[in-house]
Amino acid sequence: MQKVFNNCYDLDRRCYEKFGLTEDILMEHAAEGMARHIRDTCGDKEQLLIAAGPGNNGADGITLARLLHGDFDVSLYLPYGAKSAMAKIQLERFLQLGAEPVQSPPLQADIVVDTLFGTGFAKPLDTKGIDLVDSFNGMEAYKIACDVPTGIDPNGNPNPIAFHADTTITMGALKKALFSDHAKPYVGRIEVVDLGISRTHYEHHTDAFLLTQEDFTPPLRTNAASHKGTFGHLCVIAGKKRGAAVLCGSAALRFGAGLVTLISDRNIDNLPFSLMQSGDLPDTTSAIAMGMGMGYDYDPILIKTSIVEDDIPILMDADMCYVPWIRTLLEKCSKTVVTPHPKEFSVLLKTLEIDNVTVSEIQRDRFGWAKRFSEAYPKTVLLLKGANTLIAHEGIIYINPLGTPVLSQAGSGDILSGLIASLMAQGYTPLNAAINGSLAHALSARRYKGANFSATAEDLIEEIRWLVN
Ligand SMILES: NC(=O)C1=CN([C@@H]2O[C@H](COP(=O)(O)OP(=O)(O)OC[C@H]3O[C@@H](n4cnc5c(N)ncnc54)[C@H](OP(=O)(O)O)[C@@H]3O)[C@@H](O)[C@H]2O)[C@@H](O)CC1
Ligand SMILES: [K+]
Repeated sequence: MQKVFNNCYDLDRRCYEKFGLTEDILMEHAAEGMARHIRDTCGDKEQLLIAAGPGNNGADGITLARLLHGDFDVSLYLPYGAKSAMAKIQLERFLQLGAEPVQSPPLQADIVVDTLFGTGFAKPLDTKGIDLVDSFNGMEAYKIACDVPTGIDPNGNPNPIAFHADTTITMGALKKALFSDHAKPYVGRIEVVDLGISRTHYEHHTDAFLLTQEDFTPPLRTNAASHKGTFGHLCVIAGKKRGAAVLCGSAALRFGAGLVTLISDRNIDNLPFSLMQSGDLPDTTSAIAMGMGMGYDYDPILIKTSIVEDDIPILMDADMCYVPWIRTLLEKCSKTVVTPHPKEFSVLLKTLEIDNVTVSEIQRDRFGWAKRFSEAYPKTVLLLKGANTLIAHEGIIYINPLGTPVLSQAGSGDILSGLIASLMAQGYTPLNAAINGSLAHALSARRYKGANFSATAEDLIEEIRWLVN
């Protein structure tokens, strides 16, 4: 897990005060990090265009121009001049080389480094900025963004357009803006550069963490004296669209639940032999999944009562966001996970009378809305689906950036529910179940070898088999 911050201003200040480092030292390391990346990735003498803005993001770029001048064919372009104190100092140092900034950017370059605006990007790009970013995006070059791609605002939204980076080299620590759904197509690969001290010392308290593959803890079976009851009994409520419950149950079984029963008041035909069915909740139930294909008018009164009385761990997806009695379950049960996509989340916020917001308002501030929900329902784990899935619990947000377009597929959400509920049935805490289910989902998609448009829900369930190989 890596820490993620709103921005690094407080961390930079702490560096000056606690470690006696100066802005100049930090900036030299920031630029040296970019120079190292360029020397390691690109050949000598290549044409390098550095577009530098008026503030300290631009100052990083001017510093980079000094570091690489002589080894690369450097064009430093300053469309807004150099305004911050550090930008002026760095420009003075650059001029001491006998070099000059160019008056207009070259039409082509091998490498384009965007150091126009970083964390101080505070208003929409003007026409000059839009045209510039647009022309860089159209160039066939290796594109590097310094700290944050220009145009990405502090909430991670392109305003109104943004630099399309192959690599973002971000300074000191990861920033939330890089992990919004809207920023995902712009940031490319993300690298963090240390600023004169290691991240361990640089980073401080935060409320957000980035999940990595190393965080995945699958339900490996280590007890040789086990039986099927050792690994829990998941019950999936099968409502109107039974296929959704079947996919959920099949994924749960594949991910290690010892027993999976579909609960229905009618017989379900053609059920896979490994899934059981029942009209009532068995006594051995160790977790419940409900909402997938359930319908909005389904009201399993007896099941609701048992869930609350026995405090059974429960995962709620899809249609559960529409039913007012979700509130009772969220308030009375201690182990709950909800897994809405943005539209369902908008409905859920309304159902719970938290707020009335549109899907696009949610997408423009996913971190903010996830945190608001989590503070209103601290016992519940929220998993907000998206290009970068957010998992929120007690005001802390965990980001899963590993999802791919392979997952944009019918049935994918039912599988995710099955993976999480499977782990809940096996005794994982709701938070660990959400984290590991979400990682398993993304890692299965990454394992899939077919064309990225071709995976079916069954293909994804198949990939779960190989997750630890
Ligand atoms: N502090 C440190 O120790 C370290 C800092 N580091 C680096 O500093 C960066 C942050 O620097 P920063 O705070 O100067 O902000 P930055 O992104 O350069 O923008 C501010 C300037 O842009 C202007 N401006 C803003 N939006 C605009 C727009 N739409 N259109 C036009 N103008 C616009 C704004 O003008 P103003 O709004 O003030 O009129 C101001 O002049 C950070 O991302 C990292 O790269 C690293 O080197 C590590 C050490
Ligand atoms: K930038």
